[in-house]
Amino acid sequence: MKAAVLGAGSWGTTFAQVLADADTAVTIWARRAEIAESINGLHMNPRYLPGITLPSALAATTDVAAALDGADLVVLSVTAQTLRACLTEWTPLIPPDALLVSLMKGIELGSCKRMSEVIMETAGVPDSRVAVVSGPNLAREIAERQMAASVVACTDEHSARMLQRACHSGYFRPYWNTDVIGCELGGTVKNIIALAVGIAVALGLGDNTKATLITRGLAEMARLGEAMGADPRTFAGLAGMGDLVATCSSPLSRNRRFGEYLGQGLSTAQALEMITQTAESATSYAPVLELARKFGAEMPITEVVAAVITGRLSVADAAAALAARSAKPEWYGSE
Ligand SMILES: NC(=O)c1ccc[n+]([C@@H]2O[C@H](COP(=O)([O-])OP(=O)(O)OC[C@H]3O[C@@H](n4cnc5c(N)ncnc54)[C@H](O)[C@@H]3O)[C@@H](O)[C@H]2O)c1
Ligand SMILES: O=P(O)(O)OC[C@H](O)CO
Repeated sequence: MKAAVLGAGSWGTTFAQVLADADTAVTIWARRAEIAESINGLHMNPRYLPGITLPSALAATTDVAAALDGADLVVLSVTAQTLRACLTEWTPLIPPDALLVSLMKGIELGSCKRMSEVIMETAGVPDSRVAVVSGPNLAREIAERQMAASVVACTDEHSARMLQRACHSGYFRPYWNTDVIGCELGGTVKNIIALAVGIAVALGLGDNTKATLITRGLAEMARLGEAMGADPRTFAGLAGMGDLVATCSSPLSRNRRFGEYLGQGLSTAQALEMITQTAESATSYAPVLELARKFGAEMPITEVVAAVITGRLSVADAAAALAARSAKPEWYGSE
C-alpha cells in the first residue's frame, strides 16, 4: 500500500504521520520548498506542528507527480475552497485505480457541494473511489500520538476497509462506515457551532451556555443531515457528536478561536489574520445555510453565526437572538 498526501498543513502532515506509523508507505506533497526540505532533513514541520518529530519514513516533495506516482491512496488535505482548482491540476497525474480520500471539513462556496462531490466531479471518479476521514481529530494531539479515533467512510465497504487498514496505528483507531454524507456534514457543521461556542467563551458565558450550543448544534447538524439523506446514527458517533464535543471544548480548535476573537471585538478579517491557519467555518457557513434553505432544515445557531460574521448582528446581541426565538418542543424536526 502506497499513499500520497497532498497538502502539508497541520492535518495533512499529521495524517501522513498516522499512515507512516501504520506502516503505509507515504509521500507528502508540500506547496512550499522549505516545508518539504524540513520534513526530509529534520523530520519536522515547524510552520504547522512546532516541536513534533515526524517519522523518518515520511518523505516529502514539492513535485506532485513524484508524490502521486504509483499511489493506491491519494489523500487530499488542502482547504475546501481550493480543492477544485488543485484537483483540476492534479487529476491527469492520479493513478487510475487509486482511492481518493478527503480530509477536509467544509462545503464549496457557490456550488454548495460536499468535498466528495467536488472530487467525483473534478476527477471524474465514481463514489466507490472516494472516501472521507472525519472525527474528533485535533491535529496537534494526534501528532503527539495521543490516542484518538475517527471514521473512514466510503459508499463502497471494501474501499472503506482498505483505508481503515492503511491508517490504523497504535494511537489512531479508525472505524468504518458507508455514510459519506453524514460524516461530511458532521465535520462541516461542528466548525460553525464551535465558532458560536468561541463567541460564548469570549463573552464569559459558562458551561450551561456551551452545553446548550453543543446540544442544539447537534440537533441542527442532524436535522440538515437527515434531510440530505444521511444515516441519523452517524450524528451520535465520532463524526457527529464526537467531533462536535472535541472542537467546541478545545482551545486548540481554530474555529473556536475564530469565534473567541470575534467575541473579543475583532472584525472577521482581523480574526482570520490572527488564526494564520484554516478555519473552514469562515466560508462554509454560507453554503450550509443555502443547503438548509434548500432542504427545509431550521438552523438557528448557524443563522446567528452568519449574521455575526457578516456584521449584521453584534456579538453582544447573539445570545439574546437565540434565547428570544419562539418556544418549541425539544425535538429534531423542524416544527
Ligand atoms: N488541523 C486539524 O486539526 C484538522 C483535523 C481534521 C480535519 N481538518 C481539515 O483539514 C483541512 C486542512 O486543514 P489543515 O488543518 O491542514 O489546514 P492548514 O491551514 O494547517 O493547512 C492548509 C493546507 O492547504 C494548503 N493550501 C492552501 N491553499 C492552497 C492552494 N491554493 N493550493 C495548494 N495548497 C493550498 C496549504 O499550503 C496547507 O498545506 C481543513 O478542511 C480542515 O477543516 C483539520
Ligand atoms: O482546528 P479546527 O477547528 O479546524 O478543528 C480541527 C478538527 O476538525 C477537530 O476534529
